[in-house]
Amino acid sequence: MMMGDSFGSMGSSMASLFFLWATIQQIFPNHLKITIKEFLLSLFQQLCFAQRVSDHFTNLFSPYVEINFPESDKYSFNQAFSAIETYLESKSTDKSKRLRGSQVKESKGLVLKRNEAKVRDVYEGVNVWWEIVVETDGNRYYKLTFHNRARSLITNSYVKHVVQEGKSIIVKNKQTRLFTNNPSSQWVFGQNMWRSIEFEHPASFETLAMDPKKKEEILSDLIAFSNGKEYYKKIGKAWKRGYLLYGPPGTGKSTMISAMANLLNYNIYDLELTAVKNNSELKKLLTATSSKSIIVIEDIDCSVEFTGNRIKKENSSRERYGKEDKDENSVTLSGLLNFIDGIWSACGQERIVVFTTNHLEKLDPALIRRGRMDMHIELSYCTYEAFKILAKNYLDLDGDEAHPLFREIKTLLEETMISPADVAENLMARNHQINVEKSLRLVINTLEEKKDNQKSQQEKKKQKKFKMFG
Ligand SMILES: Nc1ncnc2c1ncn2[C@@H]1O[C@H](COP(=O)(O)OP(=O)(O)OP(=O)(O)O)[C@@H](O)[C@H]1O
Repeated sequence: MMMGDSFGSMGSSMASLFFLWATIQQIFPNHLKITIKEFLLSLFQQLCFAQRVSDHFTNLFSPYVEINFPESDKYSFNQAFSAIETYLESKSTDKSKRLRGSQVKESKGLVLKRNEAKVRDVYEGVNVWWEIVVETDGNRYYKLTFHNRARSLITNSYVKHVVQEGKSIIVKNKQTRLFTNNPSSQWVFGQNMWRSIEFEHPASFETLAMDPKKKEEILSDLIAFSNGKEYYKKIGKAWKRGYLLYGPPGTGKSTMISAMANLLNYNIYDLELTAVKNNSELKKLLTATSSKSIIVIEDIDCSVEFTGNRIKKENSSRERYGKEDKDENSVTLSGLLNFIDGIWSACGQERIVVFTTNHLEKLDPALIRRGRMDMHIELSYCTYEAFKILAKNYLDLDGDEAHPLFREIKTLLEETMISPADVAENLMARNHQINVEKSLRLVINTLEEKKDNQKSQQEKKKQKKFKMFG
């Protein structure tokens, strides 16, 4: 019998005894009350003893074994509980009569889940029974019952299987969220630092237009990172990785971050540095982020603190206010570096840090040195390889020979600098009832226009030089 059941029946025996005692107090004279009280006490002790003996014998002779998985341990939430819950909910719903509908991801539609208190499961031909038990104080636990014969199979392998399955379903169904930081004036007792919305960006590595080899390299790096728990533990380093995305506007930096989040099912924390007053606020914000997340600082060059100009500014500011004063009123490079590879990086596991910039040359070398930003990824102007991916995305045209105009476009792309965003915009015109031919012609026109512009700019530069030396 379960502990909860024992307490239940013991509780009702006690309630009866108390009721009896209250009645006796009203009816019997004082001298008799003491004798009756002693009698009731000894009766109660015998009852408890009998209960324990009965429990013992039930357990001794029952061929069934029970394991309890409480929802929370003394101080923390028991993660096995939610994994078991998810696993049981996911078991085939065909035979279940009670179902619960819930929305997981917009794209994944409505999910029907089993919603029953007792569930039978079969593992390698062995029957097991799960039951959710709610105690009188509201605490819940899952009770797993199985035959003693299967004890080693269930304890060594089945339980592990259930928890692993449950966890992987949780990861798969996790709704990715996009967080943005609130200014500290809106924080309430360490809460409300971040606001979030559901992240529904459809970008994927498949639709990302870039050199396929480079794409493959990034993909395998990300996958190795997300599977790297043991590796990072072994080498004694915090489980984090930094990516620096650089390139001209419209080349896909933000799109790549979305593709990363969708690939790994990580949340995105879009850190707006202008809303952060100083290093201490930065530290609070970063320690409030969860693991399995991508922390993004876009256009990092736009903050003078992290550029080469920092040194100039630091000197003049030191002259005027003194260093401490400055640190209190701004986020400094050292504050950020502290987070990236200092003690704060160890506060959270499995995090990716991404910086984006349009001007790599402006950044302070300390910020982007290898080891801090592990991978420097250049997103460049549209190449022919990238164009083919866009043509497949937008026009369903696949391969070099997909359309006779491809050859012309290839030549123009080799001579012209155009962002994938500009090419995509022309191809998108197809959505507005323009046919494939016209859409490709739009690309060609834009490319020719760009080419002419570039030519005339080069001419102007040449003339300037000529005047200087002439
Ligand atoms: N490499 C790419 N692959 C697919 N689509 C792209 C790519 N680059 C740009 N795009 C398209 O152009 C739009 C703008 O691109 P995105 O915002 O990712 O560029 P960015 O490099 O972050 O620009 P910025 O530096 O101005 O922030 C995207 O919504 C996407 O549709």
